[in-house]
Amino acid sequence: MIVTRGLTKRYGSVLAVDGVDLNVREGDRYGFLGPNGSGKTTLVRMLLGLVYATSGEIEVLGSRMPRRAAEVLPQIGAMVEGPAAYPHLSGRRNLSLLDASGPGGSRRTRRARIEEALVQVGLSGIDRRPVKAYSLGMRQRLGLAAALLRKPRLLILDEPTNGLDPKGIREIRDLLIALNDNGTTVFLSSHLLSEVEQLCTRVGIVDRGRLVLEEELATIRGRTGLVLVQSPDAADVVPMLNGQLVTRDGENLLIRHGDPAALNAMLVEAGLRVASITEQRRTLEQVVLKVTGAGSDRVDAS
Ligand SMILES: Nc1ncnc2c1ncn2[C@@H]1O[C@H](COP(=O)(O)OP(=O)(O)OP(=O)(O)O)[C@@H](O)[C@H]1O
Repeated sequence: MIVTRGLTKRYGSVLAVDGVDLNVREGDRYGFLGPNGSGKTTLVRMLLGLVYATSGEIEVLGSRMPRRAAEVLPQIGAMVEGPAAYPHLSGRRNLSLLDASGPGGSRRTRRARIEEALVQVGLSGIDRRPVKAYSLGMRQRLGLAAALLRKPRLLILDEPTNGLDPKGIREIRDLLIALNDNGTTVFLSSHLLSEVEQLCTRVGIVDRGRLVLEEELATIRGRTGLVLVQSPDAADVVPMLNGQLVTRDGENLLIRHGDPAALNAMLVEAGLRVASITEQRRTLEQVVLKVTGAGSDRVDAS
């Protein structure tokens, strides 16, 4: 759906995007994750033909960008940082103008499509107030509605939950999952680990312009080989562990073991009570911290 090869963008001496090979597949919910200033917005803008690459290639929906922008852009829905709207016009009027300005949106179905998009993003009740009176979260929802107007095959969203409260973030996440279930590929950039971890199926991690990891989330969150057991009989459990105990904190035992079910069966068979048993998986945070350096917005004394 999105393929880049050696994609590079230089602003003077700043290498904003550095030789990125991205591969977003059909059906992915792809999280493009990186600290502030790591080049996410620049890359998203290049995908959409809003910024020209210094070098490298981009294919979106199988066509070269920006050369085939006229053919590609009507098939995708996009929202880049700070969605633009005419501030003195209402949300509906903005969507109507936007719809009228692009190809492919029939005038006959315009009103119905606008209403559907507004319902999807939770703005169906908006009145005639101008967009300048909207909260940041409402603007963000309006931007998303604009991206959804043409029922796109691919959604490209730059920090889509910026300015939303936790409930709003949850609503947008549920919406993106529902759209994806119906066949829309979702690519979003974010600096929020939790957002990506809860929404995405695949993750690309960018650090100082370079793609340092691209992987299925399920693989990233792989097993650690550790099992956390909580047992009121912890003292009696310890001698049974053949040195596999890593740490003990009261009733909580961290045990090196590859098979939690077998461990559980062994303890229960020995008459020891197991209050809970959990296989430890790597968190996305652990992986990100391992593959990225200090954020570029850090300013340390040298
Ligand atoms: N138009 C520009 N002119 C010069 N430098 C730029 C320009 N746009 C971005 N940069 C620089 O390129 C680097 C990457 O910026 P970019 O906005 O793409 O990062 P980002 O990951 O989207 O960050 P954020 O999450 O803060 O938006 C930064 O060092 C930034 O200062």
